[in-house]
Parts: sequence; structure tokens; C-alpha cells
Amino acid sequence: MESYIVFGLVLLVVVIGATLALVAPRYRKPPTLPPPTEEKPPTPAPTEQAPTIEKAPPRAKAPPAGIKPSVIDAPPPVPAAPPVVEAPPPVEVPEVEVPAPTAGRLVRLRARLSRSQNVFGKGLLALLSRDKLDDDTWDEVEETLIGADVGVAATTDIVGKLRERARIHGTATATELRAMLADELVAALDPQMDRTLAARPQDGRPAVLLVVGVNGAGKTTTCGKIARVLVADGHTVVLGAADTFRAAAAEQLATWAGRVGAEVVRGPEGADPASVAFDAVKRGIDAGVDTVLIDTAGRLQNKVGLMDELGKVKRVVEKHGPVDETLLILDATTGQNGLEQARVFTEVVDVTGVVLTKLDGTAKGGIVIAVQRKLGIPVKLVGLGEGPDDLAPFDARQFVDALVGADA
Ligand SMILES: Nc1nc2c(ncn2[C@@H]2O[C@H](COP(=O)(O)OP(=O)(O)OP(=O)(O)O)[C@@H](O)[C@H]2O)c(=O)[nH]1
Repeated sequence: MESYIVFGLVLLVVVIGATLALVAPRYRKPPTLPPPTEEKPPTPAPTEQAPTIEKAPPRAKAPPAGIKPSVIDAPPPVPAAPPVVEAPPPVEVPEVEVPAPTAGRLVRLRARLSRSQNVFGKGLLALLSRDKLDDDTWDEVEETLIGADVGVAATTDIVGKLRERARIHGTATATELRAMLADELVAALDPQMDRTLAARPQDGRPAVLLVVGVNGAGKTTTCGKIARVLVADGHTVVLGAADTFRAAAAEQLATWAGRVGAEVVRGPEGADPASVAFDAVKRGIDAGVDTVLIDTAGRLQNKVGLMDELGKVKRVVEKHGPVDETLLILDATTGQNGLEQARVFTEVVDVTGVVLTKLDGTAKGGIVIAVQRKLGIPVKLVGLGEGPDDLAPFDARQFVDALVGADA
């Protein structure tokens, strides 16, 4: 009987225990989720099979050839950048340029005269187009020409002749009057004057050209441009840097020369300009070139010492033989002041030709007429810009046609 009671109690304990085991999980606390975090790339499971190609980290460099990217290890460290070894700069071989041909340059550059064209072409044409050409109109024509630096004497002459022709014609149209004006301007420029540069060798000796003028007129630049003109026309040239006063002048000249393959003779800074000029001519003779072109320092016409120095340069050069051409460089924008400079220069050295620079920067293209009339020396070249080939041989008809807007 007792054993039945013990068995019953054991059975009861088992049943109660099983019931509790089934019911208890319903009352457990649910698991709390970790707060949302930024999505992280799953850590690759370590496995030695099925390799996956990892995306290269941004900006990471591709591993050097021959090294396989590992998909198991962390991305390979970016190899340290090799030390930067600067490549030596390429050796600069100076390129010899082929200058533009000189024929027809004035026609090509006619647009550069635009400021003067406004006065001569548009301004004068407007006056000559008036229904009635009375005294007042002719006075205005005169004022316009004087304003364009033609000079009083030349203007009186030009307008007098034009007026007379208009009177004889009676009913000239504006176009006919413009053509008459052009004729008178050409006549005032003395188209018969010889404007050729004396740049050809004589008796087996190079022609010697001396370039003179006041400071900043454009001497060195013009020397460089003339060298190009000569080279373009088939001459061989030596340049003499006798502007030993301005430190940069010799360098500037050497650059111009290098561009067309010409040689430069230069002395140390502050050297005697006469001795540099002498050496340049000697070099030209020895090398058998066609032309020696000598740049001199800018000097004010009222500085006696400097003007004497210029006379000395010429005399010393002449020990080799005569100077064939002395070119006076005049800045067209200085207008009538340039005429006084010019007069003094002609007293010290025998100026044989004028180069009018910076005609592109002035409305006073009439200065060409005034210079020739006052000095009786031909304008041989005109500067129409800072470009290397912006120097044109002067031609009276082409110049006037460009000014008054006649067809080229
Ligand atoms: N617009 C224009 N500028 C010019 C012309 N010719 C020369 N120039 C400029 O004028 C300036 C002076 O020229 P340079 O050749 O140095 O003058 P320079 O007479 O040798 O000067 P110095 O040696 O100081 O007497 C430069 O900036 C040239 O580029 C031209 O025809 N037109």
C-alpha cells in the first residue's frame, strides 16, 4: 500500500514539472533588437574556396602587375608613392621662324590704321559729301587735316589744290572728291622718292645700317623687325647690340635675332657702344653676310653728350667703310614733337630714312606727310603693331588708299 502512495506522488511531481515546462516560455521577455546602425559590409567569411573579387577602395591604386589581389586578407596596403624624380626639362631647340613676305604687307595691315581712317576716310568724306562746299566746309577740311598732323604748310597746299580741282569740275560727287583728295595726299608724299633700304652688300662688304632715335621710340623692336624683313627678302644679317645703356636691350635683340637665325654681336653691359658697333661690322665682314644692322641706345636730342656719343659710333663704324643707311625711328604718336627730335638727329648723323612706328596707335597718320615735307627724308618703313611682322615697307599710294578707304 505504501509503495502505491510513493508511486502516485512521483507521478504527480512528473506531471506538474512537464506542465510548467510547456507554459513558462510564453512569459519570457522578448529579445531587444540592437539599435539600427549604418549598414556595414559583411565581414568576409574566412574560406579558402570560391574567391570573390573585392571592389578596390575608392582611389586605391591597382596592385602592381603580378600581385594577385587577396580576397581573404584586408585590402593590400596602397604601396608608398615612389619618390618623384623630376624629368629634366626638354632641351629647347630654337626654332627658326619664316617671316611673312614683305610684299603687300601695308595692304594686309591696312586695318591697323583704323584710327587714322576714321579721320581721313569717314571724317573728310562726310565733309566732302555736303551739298554745298562753301568756305566754312573747306575750313573744316583744313582743320581736320591739321588735326591729323599733316602740318599747316602741307595742309594749305593740299586743300588749295583740291579746292581748285573741285571748282573746275563743278559737279564732283563725294566719291570723285575723295579720289581727288587721295591724289593730292599721294602727291604730298612725293611718290617718286627712293624708299628702298640700302641693305645690299657693296664691293664684297656688307651694307651697314645704323638705327637711331629717342628713348622708347621702338628702336630695338624695329631692329628685330627689320632683321626679319631682310631675312624674308633673302638677306643674311648680323645684328650689333650697341645699346649698352639699357640692360635688357641686348637680350631683347638677341631674342629677335634667334627667331630668324641671325647672329648678334654684343658687349658687356655699359661697354663702349662704338666698340660694339665696330666689332659687329667686323664680324659681318668676316662672316660675309649681306647686312649689319646696329641698334643704338635711345637718347634725347637735347642731351649734348649723348648726341656726341652717337656721332662717335658712326665715325668708328666708318673705319670699316661708309654707313649705307642711317634710319631714324620716330614714334608717330608723339606728333609734331617728333619733328623737332628728327631735326636735331639729322644734324648729328646723316639720316637717310625714317621709320614711323606705332601708326596703329594714333589717329594722326598725317604725320607721315609732315615728316617727309619737313625733313625731305623718305619714310621707308612704318610700324603698325607689336607683332614680329607688323612692319611694312612704305608705299605712298597704298598708304593713302588705306587712309581714305579706297579699294585696295
Ligand atoms: N603698337 C606698336 N607698338 C610698337 C611699335 N613699335 C614698337 N612698339 C613698342 O614700343 C615699345 C618700345 O620699344 P623698344 O624697341 O623697346 O624701344 P627703344 O627705342 O629700343 O627703347 P630704348 O632702348 O629705351 O630707347 C615696345 O613696347 C614695343 O613693342 C609699333 O609699330 N606699334
